[in-house]
Amino acid sequence: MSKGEKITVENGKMNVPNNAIIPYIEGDGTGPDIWAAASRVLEAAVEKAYNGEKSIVWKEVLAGQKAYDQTGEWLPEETLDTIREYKIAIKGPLTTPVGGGIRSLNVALRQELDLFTCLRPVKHFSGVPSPVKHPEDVDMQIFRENTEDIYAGIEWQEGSDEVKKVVDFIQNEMGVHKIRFPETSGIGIKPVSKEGTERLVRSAIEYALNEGKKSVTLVHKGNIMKFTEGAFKAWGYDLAEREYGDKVFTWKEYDQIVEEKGREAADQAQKEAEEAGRIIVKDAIADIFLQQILTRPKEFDVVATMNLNGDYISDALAAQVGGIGIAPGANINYETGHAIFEATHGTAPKYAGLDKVNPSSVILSGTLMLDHLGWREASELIHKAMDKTIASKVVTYDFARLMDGATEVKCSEFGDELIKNMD
Ligand SMILES: NC(=O)C1=CN([C@@H]2O[C@H](COP(=O)(O)OP(=O)(O)OC[C@H]3O[C@@H](n4cnc5c(N)ncnc54)[C@H](OP(=O)(O)O)[C@@H]3O)[C@@H](O)[C@H]2O)C=CC1
Ligand SMILES: O=C(O)CCC(=O)C(=O)O
Ligand SMILES: [Mg+2]
Repeated sequence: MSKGEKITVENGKMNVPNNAIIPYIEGDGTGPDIWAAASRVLEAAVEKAYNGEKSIVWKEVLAGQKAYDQTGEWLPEETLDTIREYKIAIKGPLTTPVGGGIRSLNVALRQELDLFTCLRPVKHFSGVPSPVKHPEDVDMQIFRENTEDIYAGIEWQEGSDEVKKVVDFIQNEMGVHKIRFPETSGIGIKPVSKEGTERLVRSAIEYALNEGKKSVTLVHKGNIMKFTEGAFKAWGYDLAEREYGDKVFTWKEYDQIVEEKGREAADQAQKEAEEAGRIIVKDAIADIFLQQILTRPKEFDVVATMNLNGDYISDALAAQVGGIGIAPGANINYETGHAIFEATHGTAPKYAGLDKVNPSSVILSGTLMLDHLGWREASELIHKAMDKTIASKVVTYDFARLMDGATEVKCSEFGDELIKNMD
C-alpha cells in the first residue's frame, strides 16, 4: 500500500496530494461497525471516481475507550498533534467518559483544535421515511458555533468549595440576589464573544454567497439572555453590514426603514434586495424557530447559531428528514484549514457490535470531507448510490421499521449495497 502524502495549507490554500493521508478515529460503541462500512465506501468511491489515480491513505489515531485501554489517556496529546499536522480528520462517535475529568471528548477535540464552525447540512433523500408530510422542503445548512457558550464547560458543582466562592462573589461583589436557592445551586457560565460570533457568522455568510443561497438566519434567545444571545444577534447584523455591504440586506436595515419611512417602504426595499440577489440576513428567536422549521421550512436556508441551540436544532431537523442515522457534520476552522468530519449522532451503545446501525451519517460526513478536499466526483458517486439504494428499499433497521416493503440489511451489507450501486 502507498505510504501517502500530507495535505498542506499555504496562504489559506489547501494542497491535496493524490494519495492524501487522512487520520481517523474509529469511535466507541457502534463506532467500529460504522467505521468499517464507511471507510470501505469512501475508498471505493475515490477508486472508482478517479480510476485509481487518487486514494485515501488512512492513519489511525486514538481517542476514547480504545485510547484509554492502550495508553491510559482518553485523548492522547499525540492524537491532537497528528490532526494538527495532517489538517483533516474523520471520526466515529465517542462516549463521554464518566469521571474522567473530561466533559466530552468530542467537545474537547473541537476546542483544542479551535474548530469554530460545526456545519451540519440537512436535506431529504427521496424515499427516506419521515414524520412530516413534505420532508423535501427542508434544505438547510446549520452553522453552529463550536467553541463557546454553555458548552465551554465552565461550571461548579452544588455544595463544592468552588461554587460557594462563586455564589459569594456574585452576591457580595456583584450585588446580585436573584439566585433562588444559593445554598443548593450548581453554577454554570455562558461565554459568548464578539470574535467568536463574528468568525461564525462570517463563515455562514461566505457559504451563502459561494453557494448562491438566499438567506442567513441568526437563531438566538436574545429576548432573555441579552448580553450573550442578544449580543450574538447584534454582532451578527453589524458584521453583515460592515463586511458585506450591498451583498446583503439585513432585518436591522429593514427595521430602520420601517422607522423612517414605514413598513411598505421596508417591504419594497427587501423585495428589491431579493431581486438583486442580495442575501437576506434575518433572525429568529430559538423557540419560535423550532416551530417554524416544522411549519414552514422553505423559509430557512443557512442558519447561524450558538452552540447549545445548534445542538438541539441539528437533532430536531435530522428527525424531520429521516433521523439521526443519516445526519452528517463537519467541524471546521476556516482560518487554519483544520477540519474533523463526524456524524451528528452518538455511540448508540445498545447496538454496539451488532453490525446493525445505519452508517450513512459517517458516510455522508465523508462526502463533506471529499467536497472539502475538492474530490467532488467521488462525493457525487456516493450521493447517487445512496439515492439508488434507498429507492430500492434496501436499508438498515432504522429506515426498515418505518418503510413498507423494505429489505432490512446489516450495517456492513448496506455499505456493500452502496458500493454495488456506484455507477
Ligand atoms: N459527536 C459525538 O461523538 C456524540 C457523542 N455522543 C455520546 O454518545 C453516547 C450515547 O448518546 P445518546 O444520547 O444515546 O445518543 P445516540 O445518538 O448515541 O443514540 C440515540 C438514538 O439515536 C439512534 N441512532 C444513533 N445512531 C444511529 C445510527 N447510526 N443509525 C440509526 N440510529 C441511530 C438510535 O435510536 P433508536 O433507539 O430509536 O434505534 C439511538 O438509540 C453518549 O456518551 C453521548 O455523550 C452523543 C452525541 C454526539
Ligand atoms: O459530545 C457529546 O457527548 C455530545 C455532543 C453532541 O451532542 C453534538 O455535538 O451534537
Ligand atoms: Mg448533539
